[in-house]
Amino acid sequence: MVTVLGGGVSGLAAAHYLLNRSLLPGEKISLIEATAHLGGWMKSTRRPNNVIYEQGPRTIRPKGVQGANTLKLVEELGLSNKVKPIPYGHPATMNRMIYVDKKLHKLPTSMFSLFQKKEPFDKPLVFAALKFLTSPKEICNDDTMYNFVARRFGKDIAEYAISPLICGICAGDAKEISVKFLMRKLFEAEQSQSPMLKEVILNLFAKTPMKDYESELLNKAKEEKWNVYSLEGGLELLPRTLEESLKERGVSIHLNAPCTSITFEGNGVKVKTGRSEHFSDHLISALPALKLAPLLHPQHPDLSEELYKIPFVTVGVVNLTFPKNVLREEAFGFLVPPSQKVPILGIVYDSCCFPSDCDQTVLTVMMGGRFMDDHFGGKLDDAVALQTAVKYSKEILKINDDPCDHKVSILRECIPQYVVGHDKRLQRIYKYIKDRKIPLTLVGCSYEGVGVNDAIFSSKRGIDNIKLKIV
Ligand SMILES: Cc1cc2nc3c(=O)[nH]c(=O)nc-3n(C[C@H](O)[C@H](O)[C@H](O)COP(=O)(O)OP(=O)(O)OC[C@H]3O[C@@H](n4cnc5c(N)ncnc54)[C@H](O)[C@@H]3O)c2cc1C
Ligand SMILES: C=Cc1c2[nH]c(c1C)Cc1[nH]c(c(CCC(=O)O)c1C)Cc1[nH]c(c(C)c1CCC(=O)O)Cc1[nH]c(c(C)c1C=C)C2
Repeated sequence: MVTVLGGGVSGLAAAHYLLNRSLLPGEKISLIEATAHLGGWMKSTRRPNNVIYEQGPRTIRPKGVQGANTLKLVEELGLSNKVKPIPYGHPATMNRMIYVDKKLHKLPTSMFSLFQKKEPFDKPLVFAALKFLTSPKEICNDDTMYNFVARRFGKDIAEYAISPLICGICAGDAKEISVKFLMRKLFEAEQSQSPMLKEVILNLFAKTPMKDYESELLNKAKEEKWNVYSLEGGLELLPRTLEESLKERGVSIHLNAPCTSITFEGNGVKVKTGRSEHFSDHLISALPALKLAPLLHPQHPDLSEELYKIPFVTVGVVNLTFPKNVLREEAFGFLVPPSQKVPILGIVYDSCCFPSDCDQTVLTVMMGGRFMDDHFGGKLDDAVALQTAVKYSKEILKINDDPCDHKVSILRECIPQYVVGHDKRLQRIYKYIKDRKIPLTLVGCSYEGVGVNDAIFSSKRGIDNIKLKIV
């Protein structure tokens, strides 16, 4: 028997991979979810006029092993014809902007633009590349994204490119997030003894073997040069289809069943919810680290402490519809560097990414994250979020109309922050579990990547590494 804790996309994917490896028949897998809804943060709502609001993730990248793995899952679930790709060259892939000094600026997307001086940067960006290759190294175990980039590329790149990028991926502060979150290879090249240039070139051309992750859909994505994609009706179709498939294959799914205790006993594990008890040989936790921590505390306080130290932030998400086309420029959206002291993190132009039949403008405004206290004193409620979203979208995008529809979601503690020291913490966590032979596998977005691809890939790897004696 195996128990999977958490019915977000990583828990659902873990159960799918367990079945695929034929380790167990469906009847021997229990999936336990606290809420009435599977999919975790993946939530898509259809509004009047067929507008789709994404409350959580909206696009997935097909790139890399993780991207290929998700495409393979999408194909296995029979969803290939539901994919809505955005190819390279589409305005939503070319135009990513930042809001600085009360103006929107396009981030460079072509080689040519690297040689031009563009506001708000004080030199053409090619100078940053030269600085990168010639700056002296600083030996350390880890560093913040901001320090590393300021040191090797220049302060304005750290301020206007990296700080907003970190907001646009984890709603975090580049002055706290580990350089290994996005630039592990560059950082390791800096720290190694060999000359920087050689290391960088070797790293750029190093390819991860893709043999196990090939699919027709991956070939199509390559041929058609997809940059990102969604699914018809929104990304929630992925967890919905996983749910149906798992039910068909016999997995017992327990909804409204928050896990209240975990006890490892003998060679197995006992999981209690308010209503039931589940005994199994192995436990897969697809819970956010902060939710798993208290459950492990009674038996494993040190492990629990390490898990608690992975911080999470809350994000306010406001979906807005304006009755006509009110955008002056097509783009993916824009991000706001924290230095601008504007109380939003950024706005996604959903109706540019995925146009609908009617001439409406759909936007998603995000706010809070690591900067929640600075702007909202920790008191962001629906009314404040809506008011902030309407005020700043109208002001920045120079919109005169009022929105004709909206939805507000305050996503409490939704994104983990991989702060300096995160990778050492992970090593200690994995070692603790391995040394004590605890029948526990950790999957989900708390550990080795915060995106949908990473969450699903963590489940694939976690299940590949389980050695179950029982069938
Ligand atoms: C605003 C926002 C925008 C995002 N945008 C993107 C994007 O564009 N692209 C992208 O790739 N990624 C994006 N992400 C990240 C993506 O949403 C996550 O990577 C992914 O949803 C994580 O899934 P998960 O299963 O690991 O965790 P979760 O979705 O957090 O699932 C965990 C599950 O565990 C359940 N649970 C909690 N406690 C218990 C308990 N005690 N007992 C039982 N069950 C419990 C929860 O109810 C939940 O269903 C975004 C995230 C947010 C918040
Ligand atoms: C402003 C807040 C946020 C926006 N999106 C997210 C937050 C917190 C969350 C998020 N966005 C992406 C990922 C996945 C990363 C991955 O590993 O694939 C997550 C967790 C995708 C993404 N969105 C933007 C970028 C640059 C990326 C990275 C990958 C890619 O190139 O697609 C840009 C962006 N995000 C937001 C806005 C307003 C924005 C604007 C340009 C919202």
